[in-house]
Amino acid sequence: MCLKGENISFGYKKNNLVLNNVSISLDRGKVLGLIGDSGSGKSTLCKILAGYENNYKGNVSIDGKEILSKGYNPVQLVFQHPEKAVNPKWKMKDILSEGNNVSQDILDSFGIKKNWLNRWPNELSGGELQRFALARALGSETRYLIADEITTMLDAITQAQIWNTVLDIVKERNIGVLVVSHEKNLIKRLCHDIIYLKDINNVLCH
Ligand SMILES: Nc1ncnc2c1ncn2[C@@H]1O[C@H](COP(=O)(O)OP(=O)(O)OP(=O)(O)O)[C@@H](O)[C@H]1O
Repeated sequence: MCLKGENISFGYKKNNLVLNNVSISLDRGKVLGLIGDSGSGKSTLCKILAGYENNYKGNVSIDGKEILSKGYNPVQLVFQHPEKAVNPKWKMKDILSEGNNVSQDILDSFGIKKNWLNRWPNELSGGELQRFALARALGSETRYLIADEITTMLDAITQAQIWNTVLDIVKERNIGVLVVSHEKNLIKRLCHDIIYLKDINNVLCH
C-alpha cells in the first residue's frame, strides 16, 4: 500500500521544467522526509501527489489505483500558511465540516476547544488555525498526509506539540506522511527515511 509518483515531469511554463523525471514512493505507516534547495520543486511535487496539478507527465497512484477526480481524496495536503487554506468568511465549524468525518478524538488530541468552533479564522492564532487545518485533513478516509512546511512559522513548543499529535494519529491509523521542511533537525527527528530533491536534475536519492 503506497502513494507513488513515477517519472513525474512538470513545468509551470513550456520548456521550463521544475520537475524532471522524479519518482517517489510513500508507504502507509511511514514518515518520509523530503528536503531540497529553495525552488527545487518540493511544493510542486506535493501538489502533484495530492492531485492539485493535472498537467504533468508520469503517473501518480494511490494504493495501486489512479487518483479519482471525484469524492474524498485519501491524500491530504496541508500547507505552511493555514490562513490561505481556509475561507475567511466561514466560521471554524463550517471550515471543519469540509473534512471527512473528523472525529471528536482528533479535535481533542489537537487541543481544539469547543468555543473556537464559533470563531472566524482571523480570531485564531496561526498555531490554532494550523491545528484546524490538520484536523480537517485527518478525516476517517485519509490514508496519506503531505505536510509542506506545516510548522515553519510556529514557536518550538507549539511545533513539538503539533508534531507529537500528528505522529500519534498517523501511527494509530497507519497513515503515510510526507514531511517537507527546511529544518534538517526536525526532519531527522520525525522521519524513518529522508530523500533529497536536487535543484537542477531533480534526481531523488536516499
Ligand atoms: N504557480 C506558479 N507559477 C509559476 N511558477 C511557479 C509557481 N509555483 C512555483 N513556481 C516556480 O516553480 C519552482 C519550484 O517552486 P516550488 O514552490 O515547488 O519550490 P520549493 O522547493 O517548494 O521551494 P521553497 O523551499 O522555496 O518553498 C520555483 O522556481 C517557483 O518560482
